[in-house]
Order: sequence, then structure tokens, then C-alpha cells
Amino acid sequence: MYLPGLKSSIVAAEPRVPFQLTSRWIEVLVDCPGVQGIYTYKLPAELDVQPGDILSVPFGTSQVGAIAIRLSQPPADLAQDKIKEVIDIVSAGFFPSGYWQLLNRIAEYYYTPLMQVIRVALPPGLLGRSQRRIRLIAKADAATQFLTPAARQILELLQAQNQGDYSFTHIQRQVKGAYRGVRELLRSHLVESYLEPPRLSKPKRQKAVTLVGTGLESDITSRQREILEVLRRRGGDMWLSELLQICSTSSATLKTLEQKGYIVIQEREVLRIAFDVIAQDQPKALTSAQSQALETITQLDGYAQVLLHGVTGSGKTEVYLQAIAPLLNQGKSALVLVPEIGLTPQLTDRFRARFGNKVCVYHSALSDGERYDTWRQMLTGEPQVVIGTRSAVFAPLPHLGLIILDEEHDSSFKQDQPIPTYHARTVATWRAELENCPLVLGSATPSLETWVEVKSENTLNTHYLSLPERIQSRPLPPVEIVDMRQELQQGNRSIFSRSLQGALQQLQEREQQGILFIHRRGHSTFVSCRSCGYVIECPHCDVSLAYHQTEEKAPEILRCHYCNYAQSHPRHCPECSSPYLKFFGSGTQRVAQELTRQFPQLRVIRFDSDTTRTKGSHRTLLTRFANREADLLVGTQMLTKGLDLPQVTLVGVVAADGLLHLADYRAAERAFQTLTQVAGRAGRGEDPGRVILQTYSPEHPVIQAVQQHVYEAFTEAELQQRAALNYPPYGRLILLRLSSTDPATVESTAQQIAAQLNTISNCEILGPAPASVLRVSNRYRWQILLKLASEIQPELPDWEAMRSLIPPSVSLTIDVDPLNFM
Ligand SMILES: Nc1ncnc2c1ncn2[C@@H]1O[C@H](COP(=O)(O)OP(=O)(O)OP(=O)(O)O)[C@@H](O)[C@H]1O
Ligand SMILES: [Zn+2]
Ligand SMILES: [Zn+2]
Repeated sequence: MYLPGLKSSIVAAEPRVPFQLTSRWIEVLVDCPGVQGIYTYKLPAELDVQPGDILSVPFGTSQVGAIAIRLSQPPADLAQDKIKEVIDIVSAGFFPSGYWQLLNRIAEYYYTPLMQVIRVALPPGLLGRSQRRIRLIAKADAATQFLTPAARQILELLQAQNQGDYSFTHIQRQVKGAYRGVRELLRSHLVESYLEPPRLSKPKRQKAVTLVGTGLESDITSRQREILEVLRRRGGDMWLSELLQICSTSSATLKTLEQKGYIVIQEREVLRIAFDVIAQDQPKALTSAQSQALETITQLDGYAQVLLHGVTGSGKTEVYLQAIAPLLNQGKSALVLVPEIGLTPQLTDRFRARFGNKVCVYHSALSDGERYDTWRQMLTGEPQVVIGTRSAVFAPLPHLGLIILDEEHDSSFKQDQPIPTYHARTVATWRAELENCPLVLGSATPSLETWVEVKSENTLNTHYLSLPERIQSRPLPPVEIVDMRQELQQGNRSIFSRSLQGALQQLQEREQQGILFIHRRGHSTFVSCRSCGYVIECPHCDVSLAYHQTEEKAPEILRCHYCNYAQSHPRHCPECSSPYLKFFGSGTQRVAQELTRQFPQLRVIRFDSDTTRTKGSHRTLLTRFANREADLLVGTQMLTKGLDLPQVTLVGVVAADGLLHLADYRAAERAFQTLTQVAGRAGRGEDPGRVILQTYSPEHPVIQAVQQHVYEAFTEAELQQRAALNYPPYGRLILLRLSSTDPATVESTAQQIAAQLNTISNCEILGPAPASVLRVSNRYRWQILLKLASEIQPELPDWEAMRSLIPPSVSLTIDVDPLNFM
């Protein structure tokens, strides 16, 4: 089976099968406890079923709910008279029109079976928890004498009830032949059928701590006093779990305080989708660049792709907010996609301050219950704003008026695995097309893909909007580049240059705050023996183990950043027993320790994936920093994304080099984006900012471009190189990843597949080659990279056909438009 061309896929996703008038078939998704799959049913002639309708179908010995996905041909391997018939439509138009077209298009473009696409899109057990109900719609004065006895009996049953509304199962128990009876009543428009999502099972209760002390505490320790102080500063009322986390204290300590009468701990009800009360805020008076941008966006009618290119701190969020407000008044909804959940507390707070409880947050870290609640709220069709990470692009909002992708350049919008390996920006474009609404892509450092798409003159429906200045014409911070080779030559062996040391010294004196960016978490990237050169490696992966120590005297651990294997740090070299083991490369922990040593008075918060593992910890750490409980925030990549803290004046980049020398064709683009974004955190308030960028390659074009704040010049130069090598955005890439526990099988399979693919025209095949780290978690990994002219959907065998070439012990991922080449 071969796929149709790219351009036609939107059309191809629509059913264009020539149906006979008498028999039609439909593929439905059955999704009940224990069963999840796509099945084909026959359609009775009198039912007008559309994709997105909820149906009831016979399944085994019972009847279950199912979602109509697409009209189809009967499966070849089933006798037609064996195919069962759809019983009824339970709820017409349950999903927005075009939704299933979107999922089909994703399945096709990303070489993924539709079922796998549905799994990322829908919360599990959607239908299993819902209930079909029947209610009266008209006064039954006429025509009832023609009804069959069953239908009349049902009608009487409903009329006898106050609201004229019963569950279908109740009717079934009361009336014989309920199916036919209900169908008859539906056809005569006397009743309607609808699907009721389950009511919230049980309100969730959680412990809250309330301050009741007088402020005259005398019989408590200073530690306990500190806890009361934290509670007081936050208005005297906090969730227990939050207080425990912020104060790193135990329930026992809080119990003591309760016994002494300073606090009260009691259970309180929380909404499962909990949010703190946030002060209302009003729309701001826009700058002229903001007004121009807003005007263009609000005047759009139907599909359009808009790039909102605004330097860091130029007020893109305010434009989003004011573009959404009128939509809500028109009864429409908006979808806002953001890169990572660590970024969302601040952004969601801003949205909630403007739109209150019309805002829902949706991301993959929600529990099934929370995900389900949010879904239920979306399907009501009430105008609302959904903010979420990449999977929220599937949020089934009806009446979608606008899609926004904030920080559109960010690579966390791309899923590497499992399949479908979708990019939320690509899917958002299709979704906006299908819903006929605008898509706004916002960034200070747009991806080259978006830049080319919006800037090339022959595309219709694209708009380029620019916010070239910061709010209140604040300057972008000057970037000072420090050549670390010279520092060393001049006798400075510290990881901080003299310039950075001076700036750190000044922070506390001036009551300002700073951010230090480090490329890696952990302490050191690897440990090696000074006597024999042995490097300690992961037993399951072909990589060195990273050294972790959270603070001085804490346990020393070696950890694998690929498979998370951990062991304690050996005292002697496992190879030669020498005690001289040395650490190389510095991560966040090492930098934090070094800071404590050199600047003991400086209060530091570490912000990386090790310290933000638990739910709510991003928010907790950022709130502490915003409340000036620390002078310096030390962290990785996460710091670069959308933080808006006016009191931050200093940004330091400890070593830019780790970003510059990554071995993939996007390294320069990514390094430029990351460094520009992190630099953009400085000087967003009244006090001017300052950036100190330490590097061993000060002459590198990326470093130069970051210093001069020249996005466009950098981008044009980078695009020339991409064009010369036919890399994206000019050519397309598809990466096949193969892995197996058996090194020989995976290698030979990769070779066979590459040979098969060699027959595809217009396609260059690179590899097969072992992945840059061959073995991860004891699986050997090989890759085949396909390079294609842009706009061509290659005639790749479909997923099933490809799968059949591969022995069961080998796993395959087809990564379309890959960003990650590890
Ligand atoms: N018109 C305005 N008048 C006054 N303040 C504004 C205005 N618009 C935005 N701001 C404020 O300016 C600050 C920066 O805005 P915002 O965070 O939206 O910038 P941004 O463009 O998203 O930056 P980045 O890309 O760096 O995240 C915010 O504190 C915001 O409240
Ligand atoms: Zn050794
Ligand atoms: Zn490992």
C-alpha cells in the first residue's frame, strides 16, 4: 500500500469511497474498560452517521458506546454478512467536525496506525464512564396513536418523570423492546438521546494549615519559628503538602506546632483541577507595535498563519490575552500551547488573572481523573481558554476561534517517541486549517522553518508581525563575552571569570537578583582515573556515568543520564585501584557548591530536572525566588523559557561551549535560541540588565550574533548553509530508529531495510549507521536517515508493511521531521 502525495492528504483523509445505496460500513472506536480498538460495522440505511458521532454498537454479548471514525469498505478478511449493524446514534456531533480528519491526517503523515494516534489524543476510557440518556423534547399531544406499544410505554414512562429524563439502561429494564421503541421515538422527534459524562465521583479532600498564633511565640525552636514565618508571609493559610515542601519539614514538626496551639490542621475540599485565587487584572494600554499586531490578528477571518516575532520582554503575552478576550465574548474558545509545564505557572497565572475560571490547564502530567475532568469541561462547548503542552493540540474544543503556540521554536513541541512522532506546530497548522481559524506563532527567536514559511512571498494566508522593542523602550541587556582561555592564562582557575565574580558580589549589595545558566544538571559529566585514564561507564549503556552530589557531605552518586542507573561513587579506580579519581565537566550541582564556597553569603536556588521532579515544585521554587527568598537561580534549559521576573538584572552563562559543539545540523540554531532566550531574562524591570557569557570560543558566529542581538543576520547565514546541504527547512528528513537487545539482528535488519528503501525515488539514504550512543538500557540502536526534497511525501511502505520486514525482537520508530538525533 502506498500513500498519496502530501498536498492531497487533507482531501484524501475524507471518505471518497463510492458507496452503494443499500450497504455502507463505518469504522468505530470501541473504548470501554478492557477493550480499545477500531472495528468495522454495517450502517442501517436510515441512520445518517457522521464521523465524530457517538454510536451504540453490539459488542460480544452486550451493547457498548463507540465513536464513529470514518466511513469505510468492509474488511477483506470478513464475510460481509458477519459484520454487525450499528444500533443507534447516541449523540450526534459529539466531537468537533474535522477532528477525525485531523487524527487521520496525523496517522498518515507520521506513518502511525490510527489507534496509536487516538491513544495520544483521547483520555482512556472516555466512553466507558459516560451514560446514555433519553429525554422528552416535545409535548406528546399528536400522533402517539400510531406508536408501537413499546414506544408508547417509554413515552408514558418519561412523561411520568419530573424532568422527562431517564438513563437508557433504566428504560431498558422497564420496557421490553426498548431499542426499537427509542429509535421510533427519536425518528418522530418526540425524544432526544444524549451522552452524559459521569458526575465527579467524590470531592477530593486535602489537608490545609492555618496560622492561629499571636506572634508571641516563646516556647518554640528557631526552625519552628521559621515555619510560622513562611505561613505568615503567605497570608496564614496553605495546603499542608505545599508547606512541607517549601520548608522541607516533616508532618511531626507541624503536629508539634498544632499541639502548642500555633496552627490548625484540617481537611478541606479541593477541586480536582485546583487553582489558587489570583487577583484580577485589567487589559494593559498597548504599545503601538502591540496594537498593530493585535489589529492584524483580530481582523483575520478564517485560516491564517501569523508569526509574532517579538524580542524578549516585548509583551507578546499581552497581545495573546487581548486577541482572546473578544473571542470569548463571541462564544468561541482558544487553545494556547506552551513548551513545558515548568513554564506554565507564571503564564497560567496571567491568563487566570484575566479570564478567571474560563482557563483550563491540560498536559500529560495530569492524572487520568484530572485529564478526564478537563475533557468534560471542554466538551460542554462553553467558551474557554485551554493552556497546555504539546498533547493539548488534541483538545476537542468546539468553536475554536484561535490557536496560539508560544515559544514556537521550542523543541519540546516535538515528540520523539513513542509514535506518532508529531510536532505540535505541524498539527496545529492542520487543525487551524480544518477549523478555519488563525494560528499565531510567537517567539523572540523563530524557528527557521517558520521564518522561511512566513517570509517567503508566495505563501498566501501568512503574516509577519514584529515587536522590535521591549516594553517602555527598555534596552535589551548588553552582552559581555568573556574569553575563558584568557582567564586561565591570567591565573584564574575558578569556573567563574573575574567579571562574573564581581557581578555576583554586587548582587546582594544592590538587592538585585541573578540567574546562572548551566548546560548540564548533576555535578560533573564524567569521572575518570588520573592514574590509568579509566572512565567509569554505565553497565547498560555506552556512556559515562555522571557524578551527582547535591551538596557537600551529601551522598556521592554516579548516575546514567540515559537509563537512570545509579551506583555509589567508588573510592578507588575499579581498574587499577588508584584513589585518584577526578571529575570533569561541571553541572548545576558543582556550580551551586562552588558558589557556596566562594560566595557563602549568597542564597542560591537550584532549578533543574533533579529539583523539580515532584508535582508543583516548579511553582514552589519560582515563587520562592520571586519572593526574594534567594539571590540567585541556578539552572539548566528550563530557565530560558518565558520567565518574567523584573528584579533579575544579572544573567550569567557559565560555559556556552557545551551548546555550541553538539554534533547535529541544528546545533547552531538551537544554541542561538537558547542563549538569546536566557540573555532575555535580564533587565525586564526598571533596573537595567547585564549578561555575562563565558566561553572558550568567543569568535564563534553564534556567540557574536547573541552579543549583537541580530536574529535576522544569523538566520540568513544559517539558511544558506541549510540550502546548500538540502537540510530542513529546504529538504525533509525522516529518521528510522531500530533497536534490539541483540546487536547482530538489529544491524542486519537495518541493512535489509536500507536496501529495500533504496528503490524509492527522490530520496537520499544516509546509513544505516549506529546511533551516536550505540547501546542504551542494553538495547543496541541503529538509524537510517532519509533525506528528501521538500513537499514530497515519499512512497515509503506504510507502517504495517514496514513492520512486516522486521523480526519481532527489533523495535522500530519512524521519526518524521526529527529534531533529536541521539
Ligand atoms: N502594554 C504594556 N504596558 C505595560 N507593561 C506591559 C505591556 N505589555 C506587557 N507588559 C509587561 O511586560 C512584561 C514582558 O511581557 P511578556 O512576558 O509578555 O514578554 P514576552 O514578549 O512574552 O517575552 P519573552 O519572549 O522573553 O518571554 C510583562 O511583565 C508584562 O506584564
Ligand atoms: Zn585507574
Ligand atoms: Zn545507562
